[in-house]
Amino acid sequence: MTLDPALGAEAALRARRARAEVKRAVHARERSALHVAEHAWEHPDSVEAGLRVTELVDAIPGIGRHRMERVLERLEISPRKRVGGLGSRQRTRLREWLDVDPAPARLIVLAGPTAVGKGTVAQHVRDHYPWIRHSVSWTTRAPRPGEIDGVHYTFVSDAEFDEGLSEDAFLEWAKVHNSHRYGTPRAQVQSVLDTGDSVLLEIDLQGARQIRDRMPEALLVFLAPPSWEELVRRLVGRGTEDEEERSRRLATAEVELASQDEFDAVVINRDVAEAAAEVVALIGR
Ligand SMILES: Nc1ncnc2c1ncn2[C@@H]1O[C@H](COP(=O)(O)OP(=O)(O)OP(=O)(O)O)[C@@H](O)[C@H]1O
Ligand SMILES: Nc1nc2c(ncn2[C@@H]2O[C@H](COP(=O)(O)O)[C@@H](O)[C@H]2O)c(=O)[nH]1
Repeated sequence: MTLDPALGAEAALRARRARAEVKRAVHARERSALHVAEHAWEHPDSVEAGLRVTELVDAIPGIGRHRMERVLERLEISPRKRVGGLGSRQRTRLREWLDVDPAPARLIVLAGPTAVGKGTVAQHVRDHYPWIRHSVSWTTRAPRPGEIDGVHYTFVSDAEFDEGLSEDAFLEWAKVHNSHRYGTPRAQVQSVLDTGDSVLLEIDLQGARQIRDRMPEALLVFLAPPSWEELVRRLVGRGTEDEEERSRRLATAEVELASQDEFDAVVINRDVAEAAAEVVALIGR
């Protein structure tokens, strides 16, 4: 007997629509992903069993693509697998993971005194934990050698920063070290959080306080130096500021070091990789 290809195509279309409906229901929280998985395992011929694991996990609200990939890697499940085709150990691991409410996307603030290593630690997070996204701040200061517009900062004029302020474009902003203005673009951060990925902001104490007041659910991390002497050594060793600017920054640093209690956690930056790992562990995803 030969199958009518038109009938085969119709059945495939019906199955795709049915799978799309299951994904919609999970995304709308009408069905839990765990319920869908259990149904798939009880009914091997069901629509649920035909869902790819990626489709199921991706449908969970706020999960984000990066996190989904990471979770499947940790559960040792190939992204090509269908829910109904998982082995018993994979089912157990997926069931256990789905049974725990997945952590929501978070806004993480990394603050601390000048030259403590915020930029260095943030760069290490960028290089080694790519699922954590970063915000590109606006600044009115001039680029340093090697800094790229749109990558390290969005470099703007005073007039452009004023325009941003008048449009309420900043989640927070501050005049740092009494010289230039810096601000976190609100729309950029919100759009990343909406995809389900966490965002790390590397900002000063004034900005951290604004975030704490406006978004109490944010995680505030204070990066501290191993000692005052080491902080001065790092600032001098970096060689990017003249003597006058260094004194100004160290005066701010004294005030900032006294603010550690306002933060959710303090991480001491002795070693860059260890400090970055500690920050990521605090995020918990
Ligand atoms: N754990 C560490 N051990 C030794 N040196 C470090 C460590 N972390 C950072 N540094 C060095 O300290 C200097 C200052 O680091 P960085 O520029 O990242 O500080 P920052 O906190 O971002 O400063 P600012 O707030 O002034 O922009 C750099 O030369 C960097 O290489
Ligand atoms: N409040 C904010 N502070 C910010 C922001 N982006 C950076 N910063 C902080 O400014 C100082 C100086 O930075 P530098 O690159 O000129 O050395 C440093 O402490 C940064 O953390 C921001 O958007 N808001």
